[in-house]
Amino acid sequence: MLDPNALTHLKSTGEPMLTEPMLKQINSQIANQLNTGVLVIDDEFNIVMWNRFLQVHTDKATANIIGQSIFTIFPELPERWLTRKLTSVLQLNSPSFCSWQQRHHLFELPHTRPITTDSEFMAQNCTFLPIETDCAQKHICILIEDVTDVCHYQGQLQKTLEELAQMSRIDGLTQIYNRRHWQESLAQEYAKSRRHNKKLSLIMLDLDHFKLLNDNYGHQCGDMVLTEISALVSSLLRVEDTFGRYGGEEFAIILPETHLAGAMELGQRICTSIATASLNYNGVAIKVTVSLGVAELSDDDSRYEELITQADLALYQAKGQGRNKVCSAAFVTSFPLA
Ligand SMILES: Nc1nc2c(ncn2[C@@H]2O[C@H](COP(=O)(O)OP(=O)(O)OP(=O)(O)O)[C@@H](O)[C@H]2O)c(=O)[nH]1
Repeated sequence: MLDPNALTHLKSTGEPMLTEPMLKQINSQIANQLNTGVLVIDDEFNIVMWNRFLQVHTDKATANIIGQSIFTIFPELPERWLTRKLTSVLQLNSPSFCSWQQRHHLFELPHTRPITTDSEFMAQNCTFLPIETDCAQKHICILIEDVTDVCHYQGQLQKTLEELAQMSRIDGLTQIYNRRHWQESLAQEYAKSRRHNKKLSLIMLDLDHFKLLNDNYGHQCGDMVLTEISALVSSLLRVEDTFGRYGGEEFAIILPETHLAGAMELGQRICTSIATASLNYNGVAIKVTVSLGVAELSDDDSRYEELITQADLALYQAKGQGRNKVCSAAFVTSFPLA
């Protein structure tokens, strides 16, 4: 420690305020109090000094590391990448930086946070500073900042944002896509199919006499049916297909790279699977059927909405023909007048 009396004496005699050894003492004390790793290496990447932070976190004795290559003491360092980085710091005589987002850590230092993190090592921001000294050799000071907390909370935030984004796409009852997301997907698939000249088909699906079911068994039973039917239809689709809840008891399926015959075949499979499914509500067997309208994008359609209209027309026809049926837009030209 500096003796305050010595300082007063120095002031009164007009001598320089602090001598070199005093400055060295101050610098060394500051470095050792820092909650940041300080590592100084020469231009051959041999360690010249480090601070207490690194001594504590590596559990190595200072005497054993001075004069050793940084790559010997820290064999985990990416040697080629770091050599290039350090060389450019020396050549350009300008600082460089490596954030935890680029590389979670350079030095394998255990973190000491009482939180669960994905890595057993401390997340780090590393700064590489060229150091001017009187001696001919150049030096680099590497500052290693512990950013484990930042990394952890950023990860949590990212996860929450992704969950929120997913929730905003999902229908709360049936857990399939909601109408907004489904329609956005259709707009994208429409653009893709036009660009790559690929087929695109659509199925609109509506539960038959659903009002009666609600009236007879109650809304909770209706909700259960919507959920079960959604799961059943999902199980019949390919991963590329997009299934969404279009309205109350109306659903819609986008079928990329699928022609009308293929979509009709799938529609028939869905219709039969639902009609033969055994649903059960509080011990009561529930029978449900659906009507389906199928349409394929034609060269004349200039907007994806026209495909919805075509599938809706076909669905209307399936309802008109007695329900529990699949109809194709190919044979429907317009809505019948009421
Ligand atoms: N339980 C439940 N019912 C719903 C939900 N959304 C819409 N509905 C009901 O679905 C019924 C739809 O009735 P309609 O449009 O007359 O159709 P429908 O009775 O199925 O008759 P068709 O379509 O002609 O076969 C209405 O009673 C709505 O209240 C929901 O989330 N849960």
